Amino acid sequence: MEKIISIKNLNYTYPEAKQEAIKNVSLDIYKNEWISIVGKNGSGKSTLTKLIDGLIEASSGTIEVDGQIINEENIWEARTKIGIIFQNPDHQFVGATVEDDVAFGLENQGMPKEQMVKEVDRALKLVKMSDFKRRDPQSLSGGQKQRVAIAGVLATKPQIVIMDESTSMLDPEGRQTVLNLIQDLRKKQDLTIISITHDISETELSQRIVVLNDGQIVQDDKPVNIYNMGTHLSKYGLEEPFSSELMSTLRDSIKLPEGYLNEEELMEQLWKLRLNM
Ligand SMILES: Nc1ncnc2c1ncn2[C@@H]1O[C@H](COP(=O)(O)OP(=O)(O)OP(=O)(O)O)[C@@H](O)[C@H]1O
Repeated sequence: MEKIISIKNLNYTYPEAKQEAIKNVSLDIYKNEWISIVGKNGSGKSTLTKLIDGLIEASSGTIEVDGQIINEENIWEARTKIGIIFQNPDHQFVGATVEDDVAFGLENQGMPKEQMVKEVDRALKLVKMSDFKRRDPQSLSGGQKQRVAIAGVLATKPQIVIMDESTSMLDPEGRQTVLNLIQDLRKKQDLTIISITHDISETELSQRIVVLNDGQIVQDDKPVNIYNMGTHLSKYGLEEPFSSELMSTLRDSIKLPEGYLNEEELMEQLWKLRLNM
């Protein structure tokens, strides 16, 4: 597996703060991987994201993005490889129409108009929002707004997409649509996804979960192994997903497949068992 981000012995202390917000963090992230970074409030998730995106500079340690250690000279180039989708879709809109909005990042790059129109159409198609291109972004649902925000990010062709609590303000349906879309894009567009969340249920589609606590990495494992920590997750301010909890209870009396099933998959499995009874 090829590394896209390699973090070594990273430390960060905010000016005038007494404690380090990030303490000796080392982490490799691989191309085309979906990694979730979880932890309670204040555990250091946002600080780590800002360090990766070069918005703040590490006190010590290094961050390599796509083979280059980030420094003052190459930070802008590194940043073109990273797109961020934030929590509140309303704070991300700048255009009067959906297409203007998606074009914003490209305008900043000084892309010629003709090419820009093509790229905007391509990005809107990827998030299945082409029919909405002339609409006012404010008239859309939360999930649709996030899909437009994702299109804005995809238009600039990043290799890495950071989702910073990007689905926490969405209703369950909007959230699921956005997460499934991200999974689909990861596979088809060869993206690396880093999702930052304090909600463990948002991590189901990821391949690896890193738990941050007090600025340090305390766990780094496959979701099923993290979920199996059960009540021990509470010391990191996290809860086991409902279906994982239900599966451990059900395993005492019925045979379930190995690994983790989300609520929908578990329900399907239970129906199958019932039909075969
Ligand atoms: N601008 C700042 N100045 C000083 N200390 C800060 C600043 N921003 C964050 N911190 C501190 O750094 C630590 C890590 O905070 P950070 O915001 O990275 O955590 P988080 O996991 O993203 O939390 P949340 O889920 O609340 O966003 C906390 O102790 C926090 O109080």
